Amino acid sequence: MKAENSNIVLRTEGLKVGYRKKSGDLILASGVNIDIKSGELVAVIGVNGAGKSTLLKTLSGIIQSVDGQVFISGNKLSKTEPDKLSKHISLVLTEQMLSKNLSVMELVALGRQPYTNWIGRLTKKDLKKIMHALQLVNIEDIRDKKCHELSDGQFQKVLIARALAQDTPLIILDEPTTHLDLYHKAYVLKLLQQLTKETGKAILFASHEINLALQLCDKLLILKDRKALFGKPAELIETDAFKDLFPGHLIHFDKESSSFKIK
Ligand SMILES: Nc1ncnc2c1ncn2[C@@H]1O[C@H](COP(=O)(O)OP(=O)(O)OP(=O)(O)O)[C@@H](O)[C@H]1O
Repeated sequence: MKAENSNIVLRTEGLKVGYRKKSGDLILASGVNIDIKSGELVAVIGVNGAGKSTLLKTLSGIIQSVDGQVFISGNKLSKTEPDKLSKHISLVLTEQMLSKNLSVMELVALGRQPYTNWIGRLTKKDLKKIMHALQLVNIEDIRDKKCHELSDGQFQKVLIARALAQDTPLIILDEPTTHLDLYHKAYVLKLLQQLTKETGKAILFASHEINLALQLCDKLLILKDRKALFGKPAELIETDAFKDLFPGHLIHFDKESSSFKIK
């Protein structure tokens, strides 16, 4: 790999995302060509059903692409063993079945699974990583609480801490701000932005918070009309990428304020 590309943690080439079906393939996005570097915060946006979750699952190897390639830190995703992959990508999915009976500390410790031995014994290094993750998201004070005692906002921070404890170059989150109020939506996305800059990790997340993403992200991936538009917020605004994202009779994109407005 060329030296100038050595900090690319995720790259796709002609990726086609969707579901193969006997009755005919469902193609959600074609020609997805993206590259995400260390320290970048990137949001995937698009209307309900555009394929955001499907894309994230494809990028993390949960489902197969219909066509094209995904490269994780320069290695083909299709050729990467699951145990190696878990040292490159941490995933925070909305439908994850996690026991809320665990304490905060126990749940964050699950992030160390790719590194622990078969009985899951934590070493000093694991404990250090766990404590550091708790510190980074500022939840040391609730470390002994049970997860079912937490608010949605606190629980989201715990999931982010678990991903940080996994200590991978790339973190992928599906809708990390669902169920949060406006303050906590902004808080969590700002936290993700800070984490990319402090830790050098790349963070990719799907979100409906387009106005916030426009202010906080280094790059955006817009899924629209089965195509993928990728670039810096200013570039995408300049090329009118947001123009027809929603039916125009109700919402329009105001270029001057770089935000969506209700008509
Ligand atoms: N396992 C599956 N098999 C076939 N089709 C699926 C499957 N999962 C999702 N779909 C379809 O793929 C399309 C995109 O779904 P997806 O969940 O990726 O969209 P999304 O952009 O994340 O939506 P939302 O914003 O509502 O969460 C939808 O039409 C959905 O019905």
